[in-house]
Amino acid sequence: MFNQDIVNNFQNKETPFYYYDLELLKRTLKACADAADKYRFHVHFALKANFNSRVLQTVKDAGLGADCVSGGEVKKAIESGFNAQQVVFAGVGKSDREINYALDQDIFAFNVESIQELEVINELARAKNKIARVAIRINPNVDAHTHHYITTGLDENKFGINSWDLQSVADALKQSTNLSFLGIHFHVGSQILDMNVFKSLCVKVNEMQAWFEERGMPVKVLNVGGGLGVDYHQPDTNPIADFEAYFKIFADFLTVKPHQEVHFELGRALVAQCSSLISRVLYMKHGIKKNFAVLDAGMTELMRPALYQAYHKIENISKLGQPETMAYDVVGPICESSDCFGKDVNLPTTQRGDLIALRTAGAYGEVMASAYNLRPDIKHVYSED
Ligand SMILES: Cc1ncc(COP(=O)(O)O)c(C=O)c1O
Ligand SMILES: N[C@@H](CCCC[NH3+])C(=O)O
Repeated sequence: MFNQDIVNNFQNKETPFYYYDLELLKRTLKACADAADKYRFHVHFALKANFNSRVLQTVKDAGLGADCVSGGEVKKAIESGFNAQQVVFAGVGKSDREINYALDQDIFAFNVESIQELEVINELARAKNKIARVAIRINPNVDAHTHHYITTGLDENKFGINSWDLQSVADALKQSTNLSFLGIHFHVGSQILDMNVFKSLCVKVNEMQAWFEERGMPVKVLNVGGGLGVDYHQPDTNPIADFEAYFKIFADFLTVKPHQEVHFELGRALVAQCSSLISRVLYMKHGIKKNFAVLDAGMTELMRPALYQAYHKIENISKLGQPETMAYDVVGPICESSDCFGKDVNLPTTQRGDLIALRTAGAYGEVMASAYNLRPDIKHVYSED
């Protein structure tokens, strides 16, 4: 929520930059921890959503683990002070170098996505005379009812091992001298707001854990992934996701035995609302059909609208409290027509030099930035500074 003091503080800053409200981040982390602790659930933060150093520091200080999807993320997590015993590593294409690095760090678990990968981890662990802990990522064929680009748990998706291959996986695990089977891992997609999706996931997890246990393979960890969505339309009314309702679904529908731990990998729900991309209006272009507000930020700083037609609330924070008078297409400076943050966005009368906030940009914002058009590095402003 922007007020005049915050905006005044932005006046002499070079734009564009990501503004981080670290106080909101802390409140969000606390809300998540309070809700998860009730059921003794363990939450890992999905670094892919945001690996800004100050954000990671805050997340680490709140006691969360780290969910990584590359060797680079594993390294960043370890260097940021996350305990290796709380680091998990997923991804369909882990390279030998990445696996070796994670083995050297003695991370908690590899979330394995194919039989081929299982064999490679076993070999590399044997060469180091180590035992790698593995969880099997299963493709549960549960529809997340979200954008098809961020749906991950359907038979046609590349992620995880399909149920018909599980017998081969169980056989391979039994024959692998340097692997220790820890449990099962799932992740069905992102920006999920329909809690029934998680209910369907619980049913699958219960089926799958029974399958392994019937074959004499105890499942110690049930990792149900992440995916909880946030309110992109009303960031001020709903700044914190409904963690209570989310964890309650798993508490109600997941069968958890005394020897088991339940792990989560939340990204978006923890960090999306704590950041906005702040940019300045460079030019106002008035056409016959359209009025354009051309910003100094573009798809290179926030790619989600161009890539997924994602909605981010757009506010003219130089005109706080003023009535909306006109519809503008809010666009960036990049040489692509998809470099558009919103069409026909109602705003107060907007001028060159006005500050524009693109809200709910803390997840998959800064991390997906690119240098296309030789854009400068992303800058930051933190609420605590
Ligand atoms: C395996 C895995 N875990 C966790 C996440 C984090 O998802 P989200 O940011 O939706 O919570 C993702 C991304 O979708 C993922 O692919
Ligand atoms: N990058 C996506 C989410 C992908 C999640 C990663 N599996 C987004 O901006 O919504």
